[in-house]
Amino acid sequence: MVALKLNDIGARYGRTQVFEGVCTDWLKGGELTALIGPNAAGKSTLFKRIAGLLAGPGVVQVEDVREGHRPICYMPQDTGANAVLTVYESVLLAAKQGSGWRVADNDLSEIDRILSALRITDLAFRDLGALSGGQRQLVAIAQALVRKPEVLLMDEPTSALDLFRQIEVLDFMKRVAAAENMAVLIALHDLNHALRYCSQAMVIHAGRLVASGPSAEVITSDMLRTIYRVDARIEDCSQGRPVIIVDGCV
Ligand SMILES: Nc1ncnc2c1ncn2[C@@H]1O[C@H](COP(=O)(O)OP(=O)(O)OP(=O)(O)O)[C@@H](O)[C@H]1O
Repeated sequence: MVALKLNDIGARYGRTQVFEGVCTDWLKGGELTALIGPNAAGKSTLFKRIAGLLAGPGVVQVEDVREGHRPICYMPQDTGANAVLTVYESVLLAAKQGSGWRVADNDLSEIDRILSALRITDLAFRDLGALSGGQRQLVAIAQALVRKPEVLLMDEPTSALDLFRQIEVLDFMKRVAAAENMAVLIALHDLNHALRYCSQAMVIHAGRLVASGPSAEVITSDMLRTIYRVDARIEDCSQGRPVIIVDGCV
């Protein structure tokens, strides 16, 4: 099973240090890990550093990558599309990128399967540029999944989705991670989603990874107060799940 470990990694833009000294234990495939932190904390930058899109100190280790799979795929926050492609062409392009351009039957059936699982088959022959923000976000998820990554970094993948789609996508990603033994890191602002769908959470703040571990141990009223400057209680709902109830700003 794939495993990812961050060893003392850092990143900067020019002279501005975004974070440094980020270390983790082995993050295993099969589960969702939430990457949380306030605006501008460095979540996207950490993803770019892990994906190798930004250079910096430290080492990103990925072990046990299976043949035919990509080690790491980064799904950016901004899914704006300028390309003049249909949805189907864009997903096919993502599937074939870096692996030769011969298209086999199973490439096409895999695309059909993923579009159907995300319930966007009806968009297949629409132009990317003519989609809504939420539709583009669903296509970006399809483009990421068709690449068969072992480690998938999803930057706020549900930010443009309605509530039904948010839940559907996070449920789906949880099942995909378990079925494919994929390690999925998801940057999230909705901390109730992080509590509900992600078994692990990592908090980035003021240039450091300040906490990591089981979500229910990381997302506490203390953390919400000190990092998010919000007064909140975490209580079990009638179904026994922990839920954040916000009382106000600190
Ligand atoms: N290309 C860039 N050049 C210079 N500074 C950048 C660049 N991209 C991001 N930054 C800065 O790096 C810091 C971290 O940004 P980043 O996008 O990683 O934060 P984030 O946690 O993903 O934020 P948000 O929750 O608002 O999306 C911010 O101060 C931001 O202004």
